[in-house]
Amino acid sequence: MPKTTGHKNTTLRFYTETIEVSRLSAHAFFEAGDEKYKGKRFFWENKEKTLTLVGLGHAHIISNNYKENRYSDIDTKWKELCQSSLKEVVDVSPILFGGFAFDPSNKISSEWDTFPSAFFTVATFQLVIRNEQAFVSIHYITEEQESAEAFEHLRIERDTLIHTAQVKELKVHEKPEIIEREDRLKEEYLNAVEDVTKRIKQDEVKKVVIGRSLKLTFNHAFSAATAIYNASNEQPESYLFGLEKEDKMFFGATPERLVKVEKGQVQSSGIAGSVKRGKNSIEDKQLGEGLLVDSKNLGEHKYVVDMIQQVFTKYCEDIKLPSRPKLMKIRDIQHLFTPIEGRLKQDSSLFELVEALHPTPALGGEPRMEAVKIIRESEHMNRGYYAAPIGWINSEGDGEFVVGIRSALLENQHAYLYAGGGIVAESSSIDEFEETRVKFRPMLRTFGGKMNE
Ligand SMILES: C=C(O[C@H]1C=CC=C(C(=O)O)[C@@H]1O)C(=O)O
Ligand SMILES: [Mg+2]
Repeated sequence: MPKTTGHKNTTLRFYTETIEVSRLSAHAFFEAGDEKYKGKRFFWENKEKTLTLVGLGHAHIISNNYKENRYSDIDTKWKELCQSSLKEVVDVSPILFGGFAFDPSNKISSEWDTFPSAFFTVATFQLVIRNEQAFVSIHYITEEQESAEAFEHLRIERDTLIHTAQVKELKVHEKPEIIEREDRLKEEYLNAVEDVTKRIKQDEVKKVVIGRSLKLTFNHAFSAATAIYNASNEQPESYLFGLEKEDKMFFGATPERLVKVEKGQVQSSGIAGSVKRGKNSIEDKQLGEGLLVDSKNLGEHKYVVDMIQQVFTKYCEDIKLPSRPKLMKIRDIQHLFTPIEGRLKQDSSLFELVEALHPTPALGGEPRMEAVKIIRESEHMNRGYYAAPIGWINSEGDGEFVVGIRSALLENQHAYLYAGGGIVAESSSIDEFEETRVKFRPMLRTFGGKMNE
């Protein structure tokens, strides 16, 4: 009888077995899944580089296409799956990883047609690297009474994946060449910014984030593992996420935490207001100091912080935040940044906070529903999972979600990149267009594109 832990609920039986392994590369483990688990993988690395998650294979999928209650549906089904709390000796919880569509009411057909309103998976083989320790778990979820043979087969597969990851070098894929670059809907973007600025001046709305998209075509398929590896090297100071579904992978290097819950501690980040990095340290300092006193960007930022603080008042206590933003300097851009923290109120949960926060005015606008409606009407695109919550939750209800910006949807030899910016009364369409060009850089670097086209 294998040493497994049965999380048993009325219909499904959730068997897990965890072993500690000597250090192995998360990128190599992700790539080890290329052959058998392509299209069924996830990748996560937090900003502090203290937690890395890789999932290979789908032991279970929890998804829905709801407009309402899409968060509580995922939460309820996850809790059902983790019903019993019997834990392994090494105490590594099963992880549910996935994301939400930015706007389930946006019905524009696009590259996102195969992604539902909410898509989460439990991996068959789950790697967790926490600080310096690495653990690999097998998850086997079945309605049948557990069969020892099935588990033995999974053990053998697990050991093969670990061996491949530990001894085979990362494949050096020949870097595909960008053969076409399309600025999609550029005119529609510029018109939308003009239109929104007008509506703001007519007091119809206070702020709206307007986005746009680039489409890259390569001379041959770009490997998902290479894309994540490149993004990790190009953007060391950001979160890294990757979520595969069939022949597509949504991935990115985002600076923006939506919400983290860990042992009752809740953290969020207000990030809005941007300026490019300087060409040298003197110019960089001047640009950053200018941002800290710029009324347009401070106004853009304040909508975000005020909204997050309002949500925290409902779900948290002991709320703490600084009285003014500081600078967050990352590779291509610098932002106004305000950390917000608190303690989770009794009976509140991570998914409730994700639902209440999404979209913050950094990704939607103010007031929220009016802004989302204007985005739906005037962007003429489907954001899919761009700018929406993506992240993980464990069986204790701890977890972390970021917003999927500085991101792309990779589909073999095509990549769809997304970038947007907060439009306020003082916005100019040319400046905002330039700001999106800077925000495309992390993904352009990842794909080896030229920065200044
Ligand atoms: C919507 C995006 O950025 C948001 C996050 C940080 C700064 C922003 C800004 O200054 O406009 C945006 O609110 C994006 O990167 O696509
Ligand atoms: Mg901005």
